[in-house]
Amino acid sequence: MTVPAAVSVDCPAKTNLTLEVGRPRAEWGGRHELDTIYCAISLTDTVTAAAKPAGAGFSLDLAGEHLGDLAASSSDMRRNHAVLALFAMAEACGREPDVALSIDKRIPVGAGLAGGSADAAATILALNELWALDWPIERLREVAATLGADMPFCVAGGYARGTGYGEIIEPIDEESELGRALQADGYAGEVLVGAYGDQLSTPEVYRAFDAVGAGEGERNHLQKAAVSLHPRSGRAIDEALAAGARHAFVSGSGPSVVAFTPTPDVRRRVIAAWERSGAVDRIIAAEAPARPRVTAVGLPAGSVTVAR
Ligand SMILES: C[C@](O)(CO)[C@H](O)COP(=O)(O)OP(=O)(O)OC[C@H]1O[C@@H](n2ccc(N)nc2=O)[C@H](O)[C@@H]1O
Ligand SMILES: Nc1ncnc2c1ncn2[C@@H]1O[C@H](COP(=O)(O)OP(=O)(O)OP(=O)(O)O)[C@@H](O)[C@H]1O
Repeated sequence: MTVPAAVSVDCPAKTNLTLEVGRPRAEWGGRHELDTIYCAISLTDTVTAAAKPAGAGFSLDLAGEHLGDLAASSSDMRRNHAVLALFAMAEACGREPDVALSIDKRIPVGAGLAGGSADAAATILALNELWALDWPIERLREVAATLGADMPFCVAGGYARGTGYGEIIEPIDEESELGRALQADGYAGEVLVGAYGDQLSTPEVYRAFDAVGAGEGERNHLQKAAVSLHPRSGRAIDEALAAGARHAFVSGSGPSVVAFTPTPDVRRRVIAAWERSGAVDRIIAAEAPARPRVTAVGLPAGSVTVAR
């Protein structure tokens, strides 16, 4: 197997079509029991991993117009989720982390879109190729699960059910009965993401959930907590639904809002409503579902493989 000089991975953001939150578990470090349907959307970060000389150590370059708190000079590179994934993979396969990582960031930070988890999953997929490990998805998910609740899902994307604290993943094939039901229920095709300059801290939203509980009839049990901390998200949801969106909800722990728009006319109406009211700071168009895309660089053209 030819070893590529570098590997690039476009990794999708994550949203939750349902998010049932149970009680916190001490044995999980206080994380809550979850039963969720994850859906990856085609808003991606690109992570490129390139080999460095033995003993050179790792490096991280970060590019993007909306880096949130990652842009702060005080942001510790060693705590970046992509670097944590590099260290975890090096540990798991007994190699040194002599790798140059570069991240082209488009997923808003601290948005409820698992941007950090997507970068970690992309790094895991890239190293699987760069180091010619050829480990199966299940093995890659085991490494991801040691890093964060959302990461195992991000390794393969698509639709999946998550249980435990979110790390136990049962993929949902788009052709399966549940996959078809999700698509028939409008959870496929064009989505609009209402993004904000603000971030919400996931632990803070879970703490708020412990205080206020889930909203009546809301499929995302964290939505009421997220809206209590970031009211603009609630207005954006109401406006998207009034404009004809099939579904509109806070994405995960928020603050970003995801709206499924079934027709171009509804899409135009939601954009017009959000632009008129200023309920969101940025609008990003994407499609659902989506999967990571792995490209080995420095190999003959056409070496693209899609993670399954
Ligand atoms: C909100 C979701 O995005 C829904 O998919 C995830 O549950 C959050 O996943 P994540 O950001 O990867 O979460 P982690 O990095 O594992 O945990 C961050 C913090 O979120 C809270 N947390 C996370 C997951 C979970 N099932 N229960 C929790 O209470 C805990 O305070 C935890 O310390
Ligand atoms: N590569 C990364 N991309 C984004 N955030 C990162 C990254 N590495 C570390 N972080 C930190 O993780 C925190 C959460 O970022 P992230 O974008 O993953 O939040 P999120 O989308 O709300 O996550 P989730 O939906 O999983 O709760 C931020 O404060 C950020 O500083």
